[in-house]
This record gives sequence, structure tokens and C-alpha cells, in this order.
Amino acid sequence: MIKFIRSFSYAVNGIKASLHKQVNLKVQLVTAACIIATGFYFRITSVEWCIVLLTIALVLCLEMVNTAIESLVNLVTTEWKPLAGKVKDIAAGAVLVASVFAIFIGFIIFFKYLSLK
Ligand SMILES: Nc1ncnc2c1ncn2[C@@H]1O[C@H](COP(=O)(O)OP(=O)(O)OP(=O)(O)O)[C@@H](O)[C@H]1O
Repeated sequence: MIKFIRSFSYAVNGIKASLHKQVNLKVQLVTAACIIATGFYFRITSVEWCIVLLTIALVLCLEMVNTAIESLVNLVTTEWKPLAGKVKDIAAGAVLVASVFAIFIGFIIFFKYLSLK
């Protein structure tokens, strides 16, 4: 149990560290809060909530993984190496792909509510 609590606190520290390092994550958190508020406003269905929350989780988690990969690359090398750049670009690309799909999903879910208003 103590081991579990310790692992949990390390994970919370990881969240704090990525929030401290990444402006992007803060922007994404604010965006997520706005989307959740919009969900409450339009009273979206349970299935829509699941899709919205999963999409938000996907983008936030990928942003944190991207931050971890960036830090790891910086730890491995301080030199300018094409492979290091490629690794960072691929990690950033993953966040971009998820974000673009999140925009589409948001549009699909909220469009009907917006057009009904
Ligand atoms: N060691 C390196 N070797 C080669 N290219 C690198 C290296 N470090 C960074 N780059 C290139 O510069 C880009 C920006 O790197 P950086 O580490 O500043 O990432 P970032 O996304 O701007 O980080 P942050 O979000 O912390 O500002 C990378 O995506 C990569 O193309």
C-alpha cells in the first residue's frame, strides 16, 4: 500500500513537472476546461461525454509523453544531432495528429448543438 502511495505521488510530481515545463500543456488544460464547460452547457449525452473525455485525455497524455521524450533527448545529448531532432519532431508530430483529430471530434459532437441554438 505504501509503495502504491509512493508511486502515486511520483506520478503527481510528474504531472506538476510537465505543467511547470510546458506552456502548451497549460493551454491544453484551459482548452479542456472550456470544452468540459461547453459539454455541461449543451448537456451532451453520456456517450458524447466519454468520447470528449477520452479525446482530452489522449491529447494531454501525448503532450506529457512529448515533454518526457524532449527531456530524455536533452539528457542523452546536448549536441545538435539530426536523430535527436527527428525524435523530438516525431513526438511533437504525435501531439499534432491527436490535436487535429480532437478538433474534428469536437466539431462533430458540438456542431449539432450549436446549429440547434
Ligand atoms: N539536440 C538536437 N539536435 C537536433 N535538432 C534538435 C535538437 N534539439 C532540438 N532540435 C530541433 O529543434 C526543435 C525544437 O526543439 P526544442 O527542444 O526547443 O523543442 P520544443 O518543442 O521547442 O521544446 P519546448 O516545448 O520545451 O520549448 C526540435 O523539434 C528539433 O527539430
